Amino acid sequence: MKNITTPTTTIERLPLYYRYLEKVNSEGIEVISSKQLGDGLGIPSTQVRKDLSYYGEFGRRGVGYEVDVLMKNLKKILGLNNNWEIVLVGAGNLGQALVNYGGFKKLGLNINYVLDIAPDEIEGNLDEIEIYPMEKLNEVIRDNNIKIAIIAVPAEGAQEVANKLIDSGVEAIWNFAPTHLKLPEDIKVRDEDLSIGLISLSYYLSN
Ligand SMILES: NC(=O)c1ccc[n+]([C@@H]2O[C@H](COP(=O)([O-])OP(=O)(O)OC[C@H]3O[C@@H](n4cnc5c(N)ncnc54)[C@H](O)[C@@H]3O)[C@@H](O)[C@H]2O)c1
Repeated sequence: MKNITTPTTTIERLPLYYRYLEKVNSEGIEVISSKQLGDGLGIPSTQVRKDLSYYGEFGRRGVGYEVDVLMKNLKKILGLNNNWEIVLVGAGNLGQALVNYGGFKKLGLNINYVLDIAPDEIEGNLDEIEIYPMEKLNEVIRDNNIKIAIIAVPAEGAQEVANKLIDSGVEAIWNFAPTHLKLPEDIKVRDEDLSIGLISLSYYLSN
């Protein structure tokens, strides 16, 4: 697999390809061309071919890609075969929404462990999942060999939470707190800010 120099933009399109293939697969489509795949996602077919070529020769000229074969390969490339156990810190409004979203589990991304600074005060609909106090963080992460964590706590507490996660063995963080985390270089961090999308729409309507 020659993904060492794969551009980030390509890596970020892979989940889109995977999701679209899942959709066409469920519709019984067995073969798809790069044009059909690109058209479905608003991506030029040349880009689709280039993106996939970083990982091997999956298609046949003039025929296209076998949907199940490409899906299987992308699943492996994306690491979704790992069936990740994921920890979430901060069981408030956002945390609960993430835990309750069924789409992650279907992808093998299991948010099965939730921690909060005040587990007894949590109101909402996380009835079927235990909320651990922060004192259990190290134990939960080590016992379950957890490598991926989600931070959904207020910005003030996020850095400290991140430090504890890393000290316990976490290697990748999906951070929803609106703050820049200072972390070792080998830790993968993905900052998420939904407001950017909405603000950009406001910008376009205002200019
Ligand atoms: N990125 C986005 O698009 C987006 C969208 C919504 C919210 N947010 C951010 O996500 C975070 C959570 O938002 P919310 O609306 O769910 O807040 P919330 O107040 O409903 O929930 C926060 C939860 O974190 C817990 N908590 C606080 N400090 C903690 C700590 N140090 N350790 C462990 N748990 C702690 C609280 O007990 C609470 O249960 C905030 O930082 C918010 O700004 C981001």
